[in-house]
Amino acid sequence: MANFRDILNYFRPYWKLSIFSITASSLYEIIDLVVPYAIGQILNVLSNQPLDKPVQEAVATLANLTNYPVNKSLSLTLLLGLIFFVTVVRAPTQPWLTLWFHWDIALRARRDKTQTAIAKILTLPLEFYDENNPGRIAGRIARGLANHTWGYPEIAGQFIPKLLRVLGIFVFIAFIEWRIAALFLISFILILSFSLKELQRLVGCEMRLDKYMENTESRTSEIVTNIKTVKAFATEAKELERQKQRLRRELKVVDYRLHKGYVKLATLQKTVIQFCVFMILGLTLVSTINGKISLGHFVMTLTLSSMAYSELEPISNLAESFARRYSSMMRFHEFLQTPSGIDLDGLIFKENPTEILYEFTGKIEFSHISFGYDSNRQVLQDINLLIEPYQTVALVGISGSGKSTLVKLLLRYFEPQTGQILIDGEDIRTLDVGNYRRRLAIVHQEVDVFNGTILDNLKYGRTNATFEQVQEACRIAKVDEVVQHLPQGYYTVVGERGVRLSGGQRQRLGIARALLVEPDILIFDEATSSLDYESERSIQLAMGSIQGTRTTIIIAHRLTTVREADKIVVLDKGKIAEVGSHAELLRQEGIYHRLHSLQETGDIIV
Ligand SMILES: Nc1ncnc2c1ncn2[C@@H]1O[C@H](COP(=O)(O)OP(=O)(O)OP(=O)(O)O)[C@@H](O)[C@H]1O
Repeated sequence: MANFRDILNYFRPYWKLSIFSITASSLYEIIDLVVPYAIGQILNVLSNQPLDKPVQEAVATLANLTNYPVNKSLSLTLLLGLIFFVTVVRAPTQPWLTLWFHWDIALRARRDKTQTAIAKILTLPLEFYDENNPGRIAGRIARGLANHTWGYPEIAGQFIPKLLRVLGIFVFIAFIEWRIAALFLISFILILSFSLKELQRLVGCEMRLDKYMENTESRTSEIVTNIKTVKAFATEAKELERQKQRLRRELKVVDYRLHKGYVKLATLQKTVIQFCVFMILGLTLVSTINGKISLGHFVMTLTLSSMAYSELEPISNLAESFARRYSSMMRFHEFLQTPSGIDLDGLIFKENPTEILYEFTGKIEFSHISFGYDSNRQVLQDINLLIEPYQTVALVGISGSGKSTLVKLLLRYFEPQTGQILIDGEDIRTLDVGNYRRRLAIVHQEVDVFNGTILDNLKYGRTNATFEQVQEACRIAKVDEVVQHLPQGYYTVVGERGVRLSGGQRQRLGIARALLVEPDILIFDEATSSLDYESERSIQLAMGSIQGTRTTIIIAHRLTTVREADKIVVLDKGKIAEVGSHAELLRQEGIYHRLHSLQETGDIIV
């Protein structure tokens, strides 16, 4: 669970600079108090009342230094000089010693924490992405970072210095008349403690609002991702209505709970403040009439106390703004604290990330593997399977039988609950996950294409590959046939704004990309969508040329593609039901035979 300390830790790397800039800002705020003090003393000079002792001494010192007699002009010169110094001379230095550093810290922290968030995105386990969609994650990160960035200058540059300024005013007034200072202090503590209590309640509401906003954003992102389905089913009106309901719910929280809460708070603060200002006026007037304080002190006390009370409004506005930001900040830290599982940060902060540590022959042994995504339901049960080096093994079975899950365990996306997977006799859990995964390559059903050229996409896993190596991989995967029809060949831009590739072309690109990294084990998750005959045929040819060059695992949906496999493994309800070659399994007349017959008649795609 994230807490306030996480916000402090966010800015911890800059603590020295932070203390310096907060101190500078506070000093500037306190130095400002010299002005009403000097004006009070000027009033005393003009009305022939005695000056305060320290001012008298300063005037005497100035007279000594300049050989001028102590008189009204000298006193006024000194006091005006003081005002000039704390206003005009101070002005050009203040923004550089305060504003500059506050924003510098906020922006630097933003850069660093954006990096941390990206590193987190890269190292979170896949299951996190099963539960959270891109819109939700992006929204949470963006709002968290923005609120830290905007919140820091408010707190460091305004809230703390203003509080210290109020404290300075209290000290000033206490020197003049302790009764006024006591009233001032009591009213201040009352207002602040009431405001803080109310704000605490409002933070709870803000948290709820933040969750609602995340849900809306998440659905909007889903609509964008699944826009084809939305249009195909003509559910635009339904989606809009659902989002409207969410937005209405958000407004209800914002308007009726939050906004009302803030307005109530402001009303109370204003009333109490005005009452206190009036009380101080009365008390100061009585003290002046009784001769306890001079006319100058009367003006100064009134000016200072109205300065202090006028600071209360910005102080409570800043506290309110922090309360509004707090929940987004917390949700950002909760995201950063999500456990990374085995995909530790070490995976991305390697000194030499392309270094190849392992080379395998490709012998894989699944030994008594059992696994379930949640503890109540086993997806794989006691799997025992030996894959020899350079063998091509096909995993078949009806949808949901556990084929992809077995591969996910091999890739270490998940850990089996029991059993172990050995590669060349070594338990894969003992290997460095990044270096291990680099020796495997997978071609997914839906091949991801990044926005860039075909060449960039091909070299994604091995950026230093030569053009000849790329061409060789493309020849095997039959990508060369695709490329020669593209306007700029390998330099044609694909992805967001470029050429659209068909399902078959993407798969071939995926195979070439995988081959280019020269993996010891190649995994091919065959597309379930029906590819056109030519694409299917060229992928089969590509697979044929790879056979025997490395260990290959095919998650097969079309049984025509697995006839040539050295071994066919039939999974049924998470268990291995049959193992053998195409001919052997047909002879057994079991599940494989049945699936084969159904596919022959075109009734089923597994
Ligand atoms: N991330 C997940 N969280 C929870 N359950 C999951 C997850 N992924 C898969 N499953 C469940 O595990 C079971 C096996 O799924 P798996 O994807 O391994 O089957 P498959 O044989 O590869 O299916 P298909 O041929 O449709 O891809 C299914 O019942 C599925 O609902």
